[in-house]
Amino acid sequence: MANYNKIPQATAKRLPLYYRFLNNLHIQGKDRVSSKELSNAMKVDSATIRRDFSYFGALGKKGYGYNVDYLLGFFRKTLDQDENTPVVLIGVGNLGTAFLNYNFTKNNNTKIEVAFDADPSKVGKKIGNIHVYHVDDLEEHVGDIQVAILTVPVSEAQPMADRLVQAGVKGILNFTPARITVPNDVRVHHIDLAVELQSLVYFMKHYPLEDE
Ligand SMILES: NC(=O)c1ccc[n+]([C@@H]2O[C@H](COP(=O)([O-])OP(=O)(O)OC[C@H]3O[C@@H](n4cnc5c(N)ncnc54)[C@H](O)[C@@H]3O)[C@@H](O)[C@H]2O)c1
Repeated sequence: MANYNKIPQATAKRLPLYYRFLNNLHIQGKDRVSSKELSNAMKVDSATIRRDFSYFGALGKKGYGYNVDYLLGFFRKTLDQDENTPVVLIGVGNLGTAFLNYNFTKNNNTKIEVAFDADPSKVGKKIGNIHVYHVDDLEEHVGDIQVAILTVPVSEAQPMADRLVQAGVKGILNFTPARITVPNDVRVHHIDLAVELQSLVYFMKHYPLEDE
């Protein structure tokens, strides 16, 4: 099996996407897939897919394609799909409530285990079966959870990030527009929906896709 440490970051970033797509193929009962099919479905060019898959130790055969079960086994191991990763959510407003109801259970094992809000009218409630605690009690309930989703107002992003880091969190998925500062050993991924939308519109305008 390929050595995970050697996989370039750009390839590693596509792993969850590959995993989700191949899992769907598996559910449909497909046991093989070509790089062309993958490329069309995932909008990643087939040369990139072939190079990525060679890092995974998967060599496609001409006229056969890739073995779906082999790839799924590899992705499960590297993405720790066999292990549960508990997640904490801070800010049970519009966005946070939607995430609690969705809760990422469809294809993988990351799950929000506990949520916090500052609004007393939300505290004590269960949303999507997840208990909402007061943020004042964060340290008491966060336990050894290392991953956090931040869906608080922008002004609260940095103070909350500081507290999460203090409580032992090592990864933050930040949905607020704030650029938060954290120590070097903490990873932050920003998801800015406005930027994503602008970028989509820009690409539609300047790089129009053609029907094959
Ligand atoms: N709603 C969207 O579509 C959307 C899209 C992209 C980004 N965002 C960003 O995500 C964040 C949340 O957006 P929203 O629409 O859900 O806002 P919201 O106002 O509906 O929810 C924010 C929640 O955070 C709680 N809160 C405030 N201070 C807190 C604290 N210190 N600790 C814990 N909870 C606290 C509030 O009580 C509220 O329930 C914002 O920063 C927003 O800019 C929202």
